[in-house]
Amino acid sequence: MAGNLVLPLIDLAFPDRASTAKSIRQACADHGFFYLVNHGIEESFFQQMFQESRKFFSLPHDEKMKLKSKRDNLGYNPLPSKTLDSSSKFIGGLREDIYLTSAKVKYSQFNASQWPPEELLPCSWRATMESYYEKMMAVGKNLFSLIALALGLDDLFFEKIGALHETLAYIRLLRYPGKTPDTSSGSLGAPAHSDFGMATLLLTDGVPGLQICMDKDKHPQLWEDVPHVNGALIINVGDLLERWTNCLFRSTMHRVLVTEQERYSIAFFIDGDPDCTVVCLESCCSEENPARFPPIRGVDYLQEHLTAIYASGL
Ligand SMILES: O=C(O)CCC(=O)C(=O)O
Ligand SMILES: [Fe+2]
Repeated sequence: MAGNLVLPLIDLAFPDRASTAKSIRQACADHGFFYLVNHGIEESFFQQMFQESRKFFSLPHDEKMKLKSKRDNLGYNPLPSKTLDSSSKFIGGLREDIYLTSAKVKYSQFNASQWPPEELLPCSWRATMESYYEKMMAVGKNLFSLIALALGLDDLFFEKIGALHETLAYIRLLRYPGKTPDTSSGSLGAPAHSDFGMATLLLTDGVPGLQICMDKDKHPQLWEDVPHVNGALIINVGDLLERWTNCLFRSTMHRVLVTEQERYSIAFFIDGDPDCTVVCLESCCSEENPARFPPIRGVDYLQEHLTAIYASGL
């Protein structure tokens, strides 16, 4: 079942930061999802990213498989093989993807990107990805300064405590091939999940498919389509930010349906600094509303989740 969803839209060009912060607080508490416009990234650069993404996914299967994600590094995750799952559903989703990160990320266990060799894609391909990484980090830092204000904190709070200092962030290029004659009913492009990091900045190509479920405990679950807004990034709160805020901000479950057409999207995950301890913010707990989660070191939390991603390509 899909309802009609109107998500909040946050305009970064609006000069009154206090009022923007207030709107972000409302959006994160109500939906955990919102659109971000006037974020400073040119539409032409987004189009270039989609072109580069197409180039990658158009490479021969064998070449992409040389970059396959392994137990200890990030990389390419192929489309599920038909023979692998003859039952009704592909566990990992009907899509292929590649995770990339910046060499600047500290700790070698977290920065192990596998770049396509230059004979296949020119060095400008990698440069475009690195430039996207830098631009998205800049948007992310601006966003987190507003999130800090939204939580009644100094706007540099997350920078000062080191949560964004040498933060771990990932680009994930995604391709959903769309319906094929042998797509099983019940298959999903991306299974229902919440993102485990602090926040995700998502770019989609306009082909529908993304849905959110505001109340995962309700039966039957209500899945609502997230309409496309040209030029906007879709921002969603991740589990770590939900944890910092003692569930004031919601890490909302979402999924992608198998689409009629081929669909491309690009997710940018901001996962926090491995050295930073995630502990309930003072402004989000009280005697009547005590902290729901114990403090956790970023490295322990991230290691657990990344190991699962490395191992299974989730
Ligand atoms: O492709 C999309 O629109 C969503 C992707 C997503 O949810 C994810 O990569 O975590
Ligand atoms: Fe997600």
